[in-house]
Amino acid sequence: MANAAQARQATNDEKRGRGGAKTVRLSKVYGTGDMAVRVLDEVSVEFPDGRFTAIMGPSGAGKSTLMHCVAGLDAATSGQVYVGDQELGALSDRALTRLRRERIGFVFQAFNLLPTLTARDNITLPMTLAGTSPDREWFDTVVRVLKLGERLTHRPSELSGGQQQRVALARALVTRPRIVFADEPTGNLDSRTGAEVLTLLREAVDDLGQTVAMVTHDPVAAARADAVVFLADGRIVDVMDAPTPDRVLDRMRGLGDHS
Ligand SMILES: Nc1ncnc2c1ncn2[C@@H]1O[C@H](COP(=O)(O)OP(=O)(O)OP(=O)(O)O)[C@@H](O)[C@H]1O
Repeated sequence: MANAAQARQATNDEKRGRGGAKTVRLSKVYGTGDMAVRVLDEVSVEFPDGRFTAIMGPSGAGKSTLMHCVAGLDAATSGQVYVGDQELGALSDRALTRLRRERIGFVFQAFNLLPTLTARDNITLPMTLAGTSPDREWFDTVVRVLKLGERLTHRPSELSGGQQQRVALARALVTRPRIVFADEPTGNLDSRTGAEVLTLLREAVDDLGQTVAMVTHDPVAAARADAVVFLADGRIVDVMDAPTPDRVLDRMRGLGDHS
């Protein structure tokens, strides 16, 4: 068993290169002078390779800001962000754009699919934009795992919400990113479809070796992750391994969140 797991990990490492992401004393300040707001305060956190990490915390804690900084969508005020072994602050704008396109996958609450494109063309869009084409075998694997084989010629309007979300996830996975960021991916979905999306993220980690970081308000969703990072007032206040919905809920209540 150990050997099979090691072999799978080795194959995944080879496919992706060692991945994951981390921050070192990352701070983010919006505004200047009297108007300055320190939204992230020396946050050091790791999103380990091949693991599923949830980010939780009260509204305004800085979850989205953290995710945007780690994904290279927003610049740090101080401190470092690493995706794999690449420090984002050391990159030119052009190199950062390339890293985002090739090394990072995004799943947003709104699926952000292009209505005029088929599912297949939506999935391969990041590669079309980069002027590359998907690895055929990997594309087929992602489509099989996400059960999209029958839907590839459909346009988004011809797909259910859950199917659209699966296309968005396939698009995030097809470039074999170092890390996939999901910002409340179940927020707009009914509970059955939401559960399906969480299962897909879990399978992406377990079966494809993907690294995933997900912001959520839902303790049940967070409990599907390997670990939960709790953020409050711009600081990491706890990291919980092997979370359960009850433990996550208790911890959130301890942070003054009664939602
Ligand atoms: N561009 C900005 N300019 C100024 N303040 C900002 C900006 N973006 C976010 N903030 C502030 O930073 C704080 C953290 O916001 P952020 O969206 O990261 O929190 P969050 O934990 O994701 O919250 P929620 O759970 O409500 O989505 C908030 O007080 C917000 O008002």
